[in-house]
Amino acid sequence: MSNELLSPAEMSEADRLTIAAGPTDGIGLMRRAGEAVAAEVLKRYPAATHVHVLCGPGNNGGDGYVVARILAGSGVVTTIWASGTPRPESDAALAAALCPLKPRPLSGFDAGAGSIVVDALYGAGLSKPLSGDAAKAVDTATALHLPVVAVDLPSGVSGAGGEIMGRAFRAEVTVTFARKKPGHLLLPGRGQCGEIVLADIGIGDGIIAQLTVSTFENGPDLWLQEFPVPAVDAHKYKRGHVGVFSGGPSATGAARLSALAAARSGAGAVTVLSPANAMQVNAAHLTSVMLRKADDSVDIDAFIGERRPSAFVLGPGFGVGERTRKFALALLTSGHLRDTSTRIDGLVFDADAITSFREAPDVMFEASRQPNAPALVMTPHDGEFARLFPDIAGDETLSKLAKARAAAARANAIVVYKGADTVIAAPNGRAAINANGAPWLATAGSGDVLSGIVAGLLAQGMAPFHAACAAVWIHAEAGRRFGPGLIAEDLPMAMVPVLRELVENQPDLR
Ligand SMILES: NC(=O)C1=CN([C@@H]2O[C@H](COP(=O)(O)OP(=O)(O)OC[C@H]3O[C@@H](n4cnc5c(N)ncnc54)[C@H](OP(=O)(O)O)[C@@H]3O)[C@@H](O)[C@H]2O)[C@@H](O)CC1
Ligand SMILES: [K+]
Repeated sequence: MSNELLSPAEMSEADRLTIAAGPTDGIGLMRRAGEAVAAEVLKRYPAATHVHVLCGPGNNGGDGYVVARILAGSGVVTTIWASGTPRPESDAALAAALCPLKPRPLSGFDAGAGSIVVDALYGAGLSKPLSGDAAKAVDTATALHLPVVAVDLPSGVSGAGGEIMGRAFRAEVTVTFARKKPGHLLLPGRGQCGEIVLADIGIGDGIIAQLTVSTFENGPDLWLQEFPVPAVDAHKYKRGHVGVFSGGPSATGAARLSALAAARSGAGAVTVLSPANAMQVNAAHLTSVMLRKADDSVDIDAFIGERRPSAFVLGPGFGVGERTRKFALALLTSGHLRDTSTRIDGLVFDADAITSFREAPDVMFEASRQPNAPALVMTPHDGEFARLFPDIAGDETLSKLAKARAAAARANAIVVYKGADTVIAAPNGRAAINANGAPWLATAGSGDVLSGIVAGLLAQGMAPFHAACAAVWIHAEAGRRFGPGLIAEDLPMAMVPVLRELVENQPDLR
């Protein structure tokens, strides 16, 4: 698997383990890193008149000295602008000593038209906001519209969380090593990286396997093995049954979008659970999706007992308030009433089901912590996240990744923290960052569809973390491929070619 995302600490551990295992040493890794960057510069900018390599005092700068040596040796006009000097006897000092070019101080950095910048100021070791000469260099490169090739990360972008510290370069290409880092995928960092090139510098898969990595780039590699494909003798109820709660007569559309998405994602049966006064409106719009009255917890219990649903969606269009809390708690506590044959595999709480607990989130968290509670997946956007986890949301020291993890642990739920850089986190600390989205997905009802896909996959027996990851990826992929003009109604149909490819690529079916 190469979808692991390494924190700066994990990357430095990978570095250490590789050197300890031999035969590659520190300068060997640095040489390969510099060679990979120089190769990208030569390949992408063959007409560059002048390459300016900005070198910091650490190993990121060390990579820069290697790049400068190779470019100069290839006949490219190259200037090094250095900030500080490498620590004596460090790998960076050795790389600087092997480079025949005399560095100029970064304070004087200037460049003419047609120049390229290689940003090797700070990478994994960024420890404070960019200021002084480094900040001025960012401004100069930006003002002159110079193409920037970043080494490992654009300087100023945190590798751990994607935050911009003070200022950051906006690169056309970022060459990183061994594995991507969370900061390459989380916003705003992702927007500063340009195209990301992953270079092999000799840190083997075996080394990565020795780390206990818990952060991944979301994609089929993470969950395809588990993706549900109906057996030859599939019966509709063996493919799972999803219940979706509808709002009142003037708020039924969200539930139907969710229901349709659950059906398209492969659930064998889907029922919209409607208040009595909205039955007619729902009936007028449903065909293959079933309809049943659910006005209170007695109705819910009867439905569970008779129809054995395996997953529910609560929230889209449902309304905020006491009734929503009651329904949510009835679902969360339904487990102890039943034997295992009628156990619910999972619940998806979205929108109003989240907001309804803003005054007393602990009531929900407590219920989801009970031993018989069904697995819970929550899908908050920024506003909903802040309602349920105000202290976590307001903690400026935490990245989106850290916030999602903290929320998942507190709520004992899979938290799908939505946005252009959706993070999916599990209570055990596993997390995935999604990067295949597109702005077309920011449209009314899009989240209702996502909830339905999660429930559809849960109902088919997919483990909750993987169900949530797969749903986010499929939803994003469908939206990205559809492109301009997308509305939420299009998404269930737009999923079909994506699902087809997943099924055709399923390892067991090949
Ligand atoms: N690990 C690996 O496998 C491999 C890693 N490799 C490369 O090493 C890079 C990591 O190197 P690194 O750890 O030396 O950190 P790096 O980014 O050079 O910065 C540290 C220096 O900068 C300083 N400093 C930081 N922020 C600052 C600021 N805002 N303003 C001013 N100063 C600031 C900081 O100062 P301090 O925090 O100590 O005060 C320290 O002196 C990695 O990104 C990759 O390119 C490759 O060679 C191949 C193998
Ligand atoms: K850099």
